[in-house]
Amino acid sequence: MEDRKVLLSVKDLIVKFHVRGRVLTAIRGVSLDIYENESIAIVGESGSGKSVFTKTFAGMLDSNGFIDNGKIIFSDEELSDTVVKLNDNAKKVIAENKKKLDEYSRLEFGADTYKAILELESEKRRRADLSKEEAEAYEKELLELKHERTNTFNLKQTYDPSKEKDKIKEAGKKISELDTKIKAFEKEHEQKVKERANSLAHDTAYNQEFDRKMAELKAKHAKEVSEAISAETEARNEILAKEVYLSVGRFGFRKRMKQNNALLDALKEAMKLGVDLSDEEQRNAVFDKVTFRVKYLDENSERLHGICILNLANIRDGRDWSQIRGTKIATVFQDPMTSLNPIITIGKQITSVIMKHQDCTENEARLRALDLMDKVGIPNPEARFDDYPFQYSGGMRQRIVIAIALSCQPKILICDEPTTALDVTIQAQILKLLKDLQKEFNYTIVFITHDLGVVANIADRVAVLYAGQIVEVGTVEEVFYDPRHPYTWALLSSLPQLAERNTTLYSITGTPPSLYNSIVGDAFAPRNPYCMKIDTLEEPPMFKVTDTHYAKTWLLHPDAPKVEKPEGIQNIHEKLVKAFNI
Ligand SMILES: Nc1ncnc2c1ncn2[C@@H]1O[C@H](COP(=O)(O)OP(=O)(O)OP(=O)(O)O)[C@@H](O)[C@H]1O
Repeated sequence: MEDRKVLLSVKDLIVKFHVRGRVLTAIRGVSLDIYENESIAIVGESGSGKSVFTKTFAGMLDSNGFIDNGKIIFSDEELSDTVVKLNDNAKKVIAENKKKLDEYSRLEFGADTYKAILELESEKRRRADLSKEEAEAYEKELLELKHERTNTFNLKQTYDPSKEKDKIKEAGKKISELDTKIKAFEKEHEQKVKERANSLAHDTAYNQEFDRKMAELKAKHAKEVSEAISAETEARNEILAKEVYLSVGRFGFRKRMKQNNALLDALKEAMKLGVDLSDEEQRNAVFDKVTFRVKYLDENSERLHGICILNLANIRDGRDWSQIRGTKIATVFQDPMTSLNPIITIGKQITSVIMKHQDCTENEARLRALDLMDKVGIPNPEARFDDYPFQYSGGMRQRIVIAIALSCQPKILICDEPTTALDVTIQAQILKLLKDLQKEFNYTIVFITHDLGVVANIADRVAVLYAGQIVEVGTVEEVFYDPRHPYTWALLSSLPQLAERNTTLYSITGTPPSLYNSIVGDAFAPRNPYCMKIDTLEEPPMFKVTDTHYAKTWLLHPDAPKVEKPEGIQNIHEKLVKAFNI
């Protein structure tokens, strides 16, 4: 597995949603490498974040969702290979970029002093203002009050005016009390802020000392940044200037120049702060603030050539998504009717997707569509081409959705519970189809399911998600035969296929934590029969079991007591072979 190419690398991903004035954290620091041509299953209970995780890299995050942190690097050669023409205008812009970068580079000599100036200023601001804790406590309490008001108001709307007058009156009274409380609370806060600022303005001794220190630092900085830069820095800037131009090359003239200047500003800021621009990671991060970095590779007299570091977490231009969503990363959802238009014929729906993304005539698209229909197992495609979705069975409709998803030859096919709505026999056929077509189309399957039974049939690897975090990841054999996380134990124990006859089926007690609050310790602790004190205090790291197997549980700490897995999943090898043939 390790020598396979990483196609998608997710690092420290945090995804949040705005929900009626509150923030829900659905993905909490997920890192995962997905390899070319593999089949990986993401499993977990409802609400664990399976769909949000995949939607984030498929460019389908709901509009109230946002990426709060993290990187999603997509290594697709076709998209990444970048060439821009080296005409007179390009040469002129690059030369100007280089000149500016050389000028900014002198700021690197004064970085430490500049940071000291910033620190001095922020210390003064801190004195004049409330502390971070005070400000956070205020925001939190205000939000709680506002939330209580909204809830009371919503509740009031549900009462029947003809029968529940008293309740309406009582709710109305509570709302006006809350309004008064909110106003008073805001006023008190305003007053406190004013007083803090006032007292600093009158602190003469402090202000004199501040001015003295600031003048000293500024003089030192001015001296430092007047030095001449080295030949090495000039050479680095030469490449940087070209990378800036390469990185903005895909935009039209106006946007290109705007982004070119924005990148120069970002680099200037980075130099001021002493960011090490020779370090690849740090250089990527600076470019990421504006646009994808295109790393310089080589050039000839006519063109510059580079490779784009595609960070999907950083897509700001909707047009960039259109080159990826549905084309490079396609999704098959649970209910085929949500993906198909009921009033357009099947043939038209496939050909329109082909024509949208590929340069071909209607006739060519028809031939390709028929071929795809044949490949996904539609008998007699010619005869079914002009049928409407309702004339197809559920399984056949899902085959059509797969055909549409494959029409652009995606690199990644996300299958979001694609067989849950189908009966068991059809389910097995669709899984087999997805596996068989993978050999021909060479895509990577990311399979979302809450059913570990399905995983055994489709995946090479499994990632177990719990409350927005990956708690265990490994090959199917590792996770099934040698599971290490108590949550995986619970999932396996509740598999009906492994249950002994005449025994009650195990079910996980309790519910996952609320994703609105921050979670202290191990998120699974309250439901974990093996919970230790440390689980309630500190979040466990990912412990390595083998090169391919990791689990996020304190039970893997060398000092942890040895515990026995639940009885039902001890020696499950034989049961698994019997149930799933793995
Ligand atoms: N648009 C949204 N706004 C607010 N919260 C959302 C939104 N989309 C998802 N969530 C929340 O994010 C969390 C993860 O949801 P997600 O759909 O990824 O779960 P899942 O593991 O796929 O579960 P299921 O199998 O039920 O779909 C849930 O708490 C869900 O309520």
